[in-house]
Amino acid sequence: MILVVLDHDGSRLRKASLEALTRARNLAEAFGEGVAGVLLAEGQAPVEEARGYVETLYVAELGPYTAERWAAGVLEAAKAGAKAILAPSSRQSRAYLGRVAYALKAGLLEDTLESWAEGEWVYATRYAYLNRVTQKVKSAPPVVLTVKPNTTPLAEPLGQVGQVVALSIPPVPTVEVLERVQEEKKGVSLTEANVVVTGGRGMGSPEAFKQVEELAALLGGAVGATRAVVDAGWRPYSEQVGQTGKTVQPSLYIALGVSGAVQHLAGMNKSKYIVAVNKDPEAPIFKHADYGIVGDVHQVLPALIQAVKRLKD
Ligand SMILES: Cc1cc2nc3c(=O)[nH]c(=O)nc-3n(C[C@H](O)[C@H](O)[C@H](O)COP(=O)(O)OP(=O)(O)OC[C@H]3O[C@@H](n4cnc5c(N)ncnc54)[C@H](O)[C@@H]3O)c2cc1C
Repeated sequence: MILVVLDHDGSRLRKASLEALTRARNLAEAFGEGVAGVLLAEGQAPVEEARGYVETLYVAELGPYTAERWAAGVLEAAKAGAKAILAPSSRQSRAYLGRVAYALKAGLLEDTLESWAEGEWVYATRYAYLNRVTQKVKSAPPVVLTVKPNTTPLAEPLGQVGQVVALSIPPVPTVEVLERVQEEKKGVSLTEANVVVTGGRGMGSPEAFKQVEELAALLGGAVGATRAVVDAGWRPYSEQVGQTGKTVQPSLYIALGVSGAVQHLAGMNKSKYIVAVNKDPEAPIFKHADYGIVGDVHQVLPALIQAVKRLKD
């Protein structure tokens, strides 16, 4: 069996889960195995949607998240004999899958860009050494592997529904959650957004990002930033796009005052349409843009905002 941990928000599977499913199906085909899913739930979970993608769906109601509980849920589902366990890369999966790999004496391939089977081995590529090099690695099953979001095509439903198996997980008494204060969510998530509006150093100041936020909100998208901007403290790291930030794959990527360094391109060059605004006609970003505007972002951005407002009225 190839087991996929299906990440969700309580009502829908996250896009990254559909990427992990595609990777799982590729391994399952190579190894002649079936694909099972596991939903780890604090309450509601999208059982009906999830069973459309797998032959067997394990569901574990676990209460408030702790890495220990989530690891116990995955280990229970893996008892049927998992050759590989896949999950979307996230802070949470980083915390609980290390425990799973240790318990199973399995290889741990984290944040992989690609993965495939050759003979009895599972191969993957991933960034290493603070993302300065790309590594090709291999591990014999059992393997625990996480999938970097926006690296893989999304799986389609199977056209039939899988069997649902409810797991009962004994209490894990190590860590108890006493209180939880959740960060207020603003707009759509960067990795799932269909439109991303990114500001670079060319925006000139943190204040100028008000207009980046305005354009993103008008287009129903998310705000991105380059590393130069994050390092300057203008925007949070959670918005960084690129090799050491997030990988995004929206339909529309608008780059404002972004030079187009290779490390930035690594996180956004799979976007369907790239629009770049830069005052330097020689800026490398224009080589990758479908539409380019040579101009001062402080003049072009307000004009773009007005144009979108007019279209929406
Ligand atoms: C190991 C490593 C990992 C890295 N990871 C990342 C990463 O994940 N993400 C990332 O983004 N970078 C990353 N970098 C940094 C990367 O190399 C670049 O330094 C960075 O992307 C540059 O950001 P920028 O385009 O905002 O700034 P700059 O390169 O300074 O470009 C600013 C651009 O704005 C234009 N401009 C200036 N004023 C205006 C104006 N008024 N109107 C219009 N245009 C204007 C300029 O012509 C210029 O092209 C990494 C580097 C290393 C070494």
